[in-house]
Parts: sequence; C-alpha cells; structure tokens
Amino acid sequence: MARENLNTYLYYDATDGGGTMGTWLDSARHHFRCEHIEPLKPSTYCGMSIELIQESDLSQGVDFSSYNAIILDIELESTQPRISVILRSFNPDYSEAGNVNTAQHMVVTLRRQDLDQPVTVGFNEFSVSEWWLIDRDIPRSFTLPDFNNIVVIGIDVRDRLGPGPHDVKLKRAALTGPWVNAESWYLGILATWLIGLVTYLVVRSLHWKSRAKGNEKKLKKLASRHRELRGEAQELKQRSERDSLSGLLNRLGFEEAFERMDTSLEAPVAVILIDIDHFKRINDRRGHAEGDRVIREVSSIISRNTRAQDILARWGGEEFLLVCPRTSLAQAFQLAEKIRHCIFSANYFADRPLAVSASLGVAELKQGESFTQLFNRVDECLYRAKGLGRNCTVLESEG
Ligand SMILES: Nc1nc2c(ncn2[C@@H]2O[C@H](COP(=O)(O)OP(=O)(O)OP(=O)(O)O)[C@@H](O)[C@H]2O)c(=O)[nH]1
Repeated sequence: MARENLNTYLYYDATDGGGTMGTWLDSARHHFRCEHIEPLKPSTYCGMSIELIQESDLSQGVDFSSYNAIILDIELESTQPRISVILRSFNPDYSEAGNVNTAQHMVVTLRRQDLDQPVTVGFNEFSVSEWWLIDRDIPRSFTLPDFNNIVVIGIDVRDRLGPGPHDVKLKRAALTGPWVNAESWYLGILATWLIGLVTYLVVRSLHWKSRAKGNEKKLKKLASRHRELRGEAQELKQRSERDSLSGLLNRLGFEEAFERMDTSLEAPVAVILIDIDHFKRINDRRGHAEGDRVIREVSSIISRNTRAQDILARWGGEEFLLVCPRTSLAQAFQLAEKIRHCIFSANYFADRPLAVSASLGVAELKQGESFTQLFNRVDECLYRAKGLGRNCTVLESEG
C-alpha cells in the first residue's frame, strides 16, 4: 500500500492495568518495541495499528474485496514464537461511527520463521476473533470476514510476553489479487458464452439460408428439367402418332383422334379411303425416292382439301384415310372427287411427266357401328373403284 502519513498508534495493556509497555523506535517506519516491564502484572496485549481511513472518517476505509491476499514484509526481533496480523472492517450494520473497537476484528497468526522473507497471507486465512463476536454480541449473519471496508491494519505481539525487548518493524504491506476480479471473470465468461451463442446462431442461420438458396436453385433446376421432359414427352408422343414421311397422323394417332371424337354428336360422319394407283410402277420407273416425294405431294394435296375438324391419316404405304364429321355422303363424294381431280391434275415430274391418279371409296358411319365395320365397308368401295379401272370414286350406296 503506497500510502504516506497514515495515522499509526501503539496500544499496550499498561494503559489498562497490565504490565506491557509499547514504544516507538521509529514511528515513520512503523518500527516499535513491546516490553513486559512489570512482571508482576499480566501481559495481555501490545501492538501497532495503522488507520487506513480517508479524511479522518473512521467509517470510510479501503475496499480489499477485489484482492485476495496481502504481502507482508515484517522484521521481527523477538523471542516470541508468533505474532498476529489484524484487519478491522467497518460496517454500519454492526460498527459505531468513530469507535474503532466496534469494527470487525479479523486475525491471522504468523510464526516467527514465516517472517524470514516477505509472506503472502490469503484473505481466506483470516478469521473473525471470537472475543469481538462475543463482546459486540454480533448476529450470525455477520460472523464471516468482511473485506469491503478495511479501516485498520495492525500487528500484535500477543499476550504472555517473554522477557527482553520485542521489536517489530513493518517494512512493506501490499495487496495482491487476480488479474480480474471474480465478478468481472464471470461476466467475461458470460459475455464470451453469449458471443459464442450469437455467433453460432448467426452461422447456423447463414448455413440454413444458403441451404435454402441451394434447395431453391435445385427446385428451379428440377422444374425446368420437368418442363423439358414434359416437352420431350409431348414431342415423342406426337412423333409416335405421326408418320415421318408425310407428317400426317399414323394409325396410332388416327385411332386416338377417332376415339376422342363423339361420333353421335358429330353425325353424319363420312369416311374417304384414298389409294394411289399403280404406285409400284411409279417406284419402279422413277425410283423409291421419287415415290416418296409423290407420297408427300399427294399428302399435302389431300391436306389442303380438308378442314380442321377432319381427321386425316396415312393408313398404309400409298393409302390415306380421311374422316369428315358433320358431312353427308353426298358432300363426302364431292370432296372425294375434288381430291381425286387434284391428285390427277398435279404435275409431279416436270421433266418427264408421269400420270399419278388415285382410287377412292366413300362410306358413312352407321349408328352403333364399330370403326372396323365402317372401314371394311369403305375398303370394299375402294376395291370396287380399283376394279372399275382406277382413278374413280365409289360411294357405298352405289353398290
Ligand atoms: N416410295 C415408297 N414406296 C412405298 C412406300 N410404302 C409402300 N410403297 C410401295 O407401294 C407399292 C404398293 O404396291 P401395291 O400394293 O401392289 O399397289 P399398287 O402398285 O399401288 O397397285 P394398286 O393399289 O393395285 O393400284 C409397293 O411397291 C410398296 O413397296 C413408301 O413409303 N415409299
């Protein structure tokens, strides 16, 4: 404690009827002597007190509570085996202002050999003096040492003083303690824990955010893949229902389209079966590729003569089937003839003309009739058209 001009005083029992006398050897250096000068009288106490009070107010001492020990460098020239170090704490709950004897009396006993070098005395080694508790009739709640407001530090050579002078010099007293006090330490731990928790939560929430983002991306990717696949499936379905050479419906596509049609609502439903005449010859004379081209040409001629609600399919190699809803036999016949005329009058081979004609059969769907029954009938008409010399149309009623 780097404190100058502290109030120091000696106490000894000669002032109280005892035989012990205390004298200063050098009060500025806290150096004093105790002697039992009247052996017939008892020797009960002799020591030095240093007041740590501020502005002469006994109730205002020094707070030792943020330290945990005091380092004492005491020079002892004495035959006494022990000395006592005393701390007194003022607390208005049990102390009277201005009366140092009412401050809590805490004591620790040090052996002579402990004092060969500076000694560190932990505050937990101090205990409250029994005599003080009894004298002051202190309640149990105040019997523990209290270091909040130390007003006096003292050294006592204790009672039953042996002969000869007993010299004591307090060379140094210093408080020592942890780098941080317990309260700050726990606050630090709590703050670290809270920072850790907040950091953890922030990191977790960022992690979940990025995961959610990743999931969102994956979901978008999946949705776009789903769209692609749906498109591909649609394309495949279309391809499976279409003839690759002519682009018209194939048999599968025709069957699905015909099934979708409500024939009773669409009645009368007429059917025209078209077959290119002597197509083998075209192939033979002009080659297969040219034959293909003729199939495409004929397909587009028939297409151009149909309505959106009609169903047109390439039924076989050079055979086409056309279903016309809400079309009477007479109308279908007219249409068939028109198609036949268009096929026949088209110019397929500019350089070396070759006549291309077609035979057609026309029939009407009867109530309750299956498609196969209808087809057999229209096929029969076509067969008859072929028999009649080709390049003509046969209407079913004609037979
Ligand atoms: N170039 C080409 N030829 C085909 C295709 N499909 C079928 N053919 C040919 O068409 C010909 C059909 O011959 P046929 O069934 O005897 O009939 P046709 O020669 O037209 O005689 P009729 O029907 O009796 O007038 C066969 O030679 C087939 O090889 C095709 O996609 N392209």
